[in-house]
Amino acid sequence: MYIVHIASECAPVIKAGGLGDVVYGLSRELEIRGHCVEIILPMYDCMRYDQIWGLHEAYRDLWVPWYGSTIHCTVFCGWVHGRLCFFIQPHSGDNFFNRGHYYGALDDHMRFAFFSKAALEFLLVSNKRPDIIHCHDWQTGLVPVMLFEIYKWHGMWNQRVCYTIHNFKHQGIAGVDVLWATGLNNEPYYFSYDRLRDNFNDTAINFMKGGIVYSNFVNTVSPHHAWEARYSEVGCGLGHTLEIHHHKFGGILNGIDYNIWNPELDNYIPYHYSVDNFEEKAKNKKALRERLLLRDADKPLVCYIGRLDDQKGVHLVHHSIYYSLNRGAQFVLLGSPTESAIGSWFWHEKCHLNDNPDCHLELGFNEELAHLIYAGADIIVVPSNYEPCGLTQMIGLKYGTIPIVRGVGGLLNTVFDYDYDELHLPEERNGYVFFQPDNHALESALGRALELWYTSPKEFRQLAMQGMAYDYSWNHPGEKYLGVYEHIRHK
Ligand SMILES: Nc1ncnc2c1ncn2[C@@H]1O[C@H](COP(=O)(O)OP(=O)(O)O[C@H]2O[C@H](CO)[C@@H](O)[C@H](O)[C@H]2O)[C@@H](O)[C@H]1O
Repeated sequence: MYIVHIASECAPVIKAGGLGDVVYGLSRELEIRGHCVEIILPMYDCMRYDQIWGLHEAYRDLWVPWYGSTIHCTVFCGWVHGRLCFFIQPHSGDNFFNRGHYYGALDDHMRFAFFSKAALEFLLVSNKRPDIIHCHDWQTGLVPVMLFEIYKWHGMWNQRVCYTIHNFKHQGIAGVDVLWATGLNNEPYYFSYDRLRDNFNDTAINFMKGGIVYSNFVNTVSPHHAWEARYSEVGCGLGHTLEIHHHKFGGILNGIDYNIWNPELDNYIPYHYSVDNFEEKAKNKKALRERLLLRDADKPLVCYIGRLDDQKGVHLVHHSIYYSLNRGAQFVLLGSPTESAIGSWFWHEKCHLNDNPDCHLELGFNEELAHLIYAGADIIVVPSNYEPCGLTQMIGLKYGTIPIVRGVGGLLNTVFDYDYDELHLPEERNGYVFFQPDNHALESALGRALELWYTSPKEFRQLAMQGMAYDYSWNHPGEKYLGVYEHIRHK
């Protein structure tokens, strides 16, 4: 099959969070299985150019229709760790992708509507006719709308779209001017409730809703979150739309790329290890302490890695720092704040804890340090308010770092409580789960993990190794996506 991903991220060249990991990891898996995969991305000024090999001009004069006129673009092409990627660079005063950041501009809806249009225009004029176009999140929600309303009539008859929602919180809410910009000129037709009109804001269109309505298959990234999105508030107002389109909606659990996230191969960690030489993990803990100037003592080390966003349960992340320190443990946080208020809060905490030899807060994005923390920590906390899938608990498991998670979304599908899980045998359990979003609940789970570390180190080690035995690679999810592609291809 010929598959084209259209996305706003692909790790490691463009990565703000888990979306980048998924686009890269799934593409690699599909290629290993013999399919032809290409990835279309925006050409951001701030992406990691050092991660692209053989970058060259692939299509010089791409003229993209925009507001009844056109914007001139150049398409570049290069390999990102073996994946063939096309980067769209517009030349216009809007400077859509020259902002020094990936997201967070006031005109994000215009930037990504343009990107979606340009990606389709590129496929059209370069005569690329993939069997499957796979789109991700709100940024590319308009791709299936424009494909089936415009590009289909220009010869793209046979393309089918799989649309993956990684986060319902950001949906791409915009004014109707986007319709005029993108050539979806029939406003009364598109601005109706069964197409793009937002379910709750009746003056706005919703990109993600468009993606759901028009795609041939829609999924989110775990079975439990697919259920939550339909039946609870985490669908963020799209539950009814999902209900209407339930026949083409499902949940497919993410994988992680064991070529990148693997303590046996990881180039960013000083000591490689597996279940066969698990004692080497302790050397990474020492290296992490040295790197962050933490005291070298006989203490458990708890970590958090992720965006610092309301989604991630920041109040519980904050509480887990102080709870761990009070219980005699060390704590390392690597977090990228997504809002200035959260950023200021954690900067304040960082200054406050600056001289504490048992704690280090690192604010910002640091891929290399993330690998060392996964390898060096004993416990990772993921106390999310909601979590479509969650990759950090799966990476933690692979590195023998026991996850403490809140029982929501994909966390519930991947972590099984050591003491209380009734669906798994004791030797199949791999972490600790709590349910209520409060300090007491977090303490009940983190407290049990720390207790095990202090009182039964052998059992703790055994639990960590049980986690390492899980297969959360792209093998199963890859098979599932291929099943979906085959299914929609013949419709
Ligand atoms: N400051 C930092 N420095 C270095 N690395 C950092 C970092 N912050 C995060 N990362 C890395 O980014 C990834 C984050 O994975 P998450 O599952 O938490 O994704 P996120 O919530 O962004 O994405 C959404 O999409 C993914 C993919 O579908 C879903 O798993 C998830 O539930 C959904 O919210 C991990 O690889 C992590 O190591």
